[in-house]
Amino acid sequence: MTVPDTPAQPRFGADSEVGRLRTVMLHRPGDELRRLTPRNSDQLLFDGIPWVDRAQEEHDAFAGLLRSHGVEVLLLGDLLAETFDISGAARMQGISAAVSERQLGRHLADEVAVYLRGLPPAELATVLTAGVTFDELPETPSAARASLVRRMHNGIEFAISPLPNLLFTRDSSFWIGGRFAITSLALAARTRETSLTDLIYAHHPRFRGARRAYESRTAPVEGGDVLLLAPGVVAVGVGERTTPAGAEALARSLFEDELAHTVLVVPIEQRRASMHLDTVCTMVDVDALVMYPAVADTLSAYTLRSDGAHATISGPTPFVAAAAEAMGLEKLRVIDTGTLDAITAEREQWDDGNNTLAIAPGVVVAYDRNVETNRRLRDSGIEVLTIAGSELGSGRGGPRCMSCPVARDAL
Ligand SMILES: NC(=O)NCCC[C@H](N)C(=O)O
Repeated sequence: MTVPDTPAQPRFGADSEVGRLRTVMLHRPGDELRRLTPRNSDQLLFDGIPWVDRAQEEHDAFAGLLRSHGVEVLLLGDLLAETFDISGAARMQGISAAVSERQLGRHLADEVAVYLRGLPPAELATVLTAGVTFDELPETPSAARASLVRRMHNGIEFAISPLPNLLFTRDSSFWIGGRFAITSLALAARTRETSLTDLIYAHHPRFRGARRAYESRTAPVEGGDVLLLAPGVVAVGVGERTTPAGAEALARSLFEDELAHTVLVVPIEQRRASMHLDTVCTMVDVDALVMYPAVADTLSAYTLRSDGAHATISGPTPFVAAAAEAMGLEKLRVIDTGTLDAITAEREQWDDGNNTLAIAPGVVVAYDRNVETNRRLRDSGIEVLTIAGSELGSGRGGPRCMSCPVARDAL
């Protein structure tokens, strides 16, 4: 085992993608995945219907691997139930974010809120993640309280939508310096996720004293687009999810809080296969990244630098060179996956071959199915710890997407 098994330090924050991982937040997939059907999976951003028991086994193995390497694993579902247990304000916050008057109308919305307020904390956590169908709502006590909305909806439609993408804890929050940032998710299927991460950070005792960094309720920024290249240097992908306005707002906020001095804004193709920057590129060592070869020569970046009260903007220039310069490196190594044939490279990129989670410099977790990418990583001296992802991968996310590092050692 490369990473010594020493106890986690009780602290927060991260200044890189590769500093030794001490604490991570994962979400063990649950009943929300059982809501996926061929009718709704596109809208809920899954590319298939996962076998849920197997997905849970795969996730347990992922969490177990991290624990066996000395990483403290916090599970979002547990944190949520514990938060509801101790905080009435958190319960109200979670309920009001889930109950949509626009969808249910005032009459039924009030009724659903009353029902949710009566649930025990763990059950409330389950309902707010797995959603609830009209059929599952309790019977209304009298004809006088009957709801037209309820009658006119098909019983298997959702009165509260499920959140199957909670699995990808990377996207709804991230830590930078000693602070956490709540993101603003771009697509309707995911926007409510941040209401849950937000209330956990605000009310769970584990995060007492933790300070908030960037916060946006408007311009989209997703955590999968945010890469902490080195202390003070952040890359932000702009494409299907994070917008130019989101990237600029994040950069200016990080400058103001002195959490970064340089932000590289990286345009990525607006398509599902490259929905976030971390689908095409992740750090695997202090001076190395793995990148989808098809974009390696074309990825560029606008460089934003903090300049006192202002920011200077230059570029675009080639991303790897701009990143190396900002990181103060003579050379930023790109793992040589250029020797993969184009079809294998495309298949392995789709299956998150470039979406690795570093648990220490030069030690990464990757899906086992991406045999050729993993071989190139090993040939370059990177230790690759593999996990199965046949079911987890149907949501189109790999080990980095499925993890929110809460504490890493400083580089
Ligand atoms: N950082 C990531 O790339 N996260 C993967 C998110 C997958 C999810 N099904 C989505 O489409 O948003």
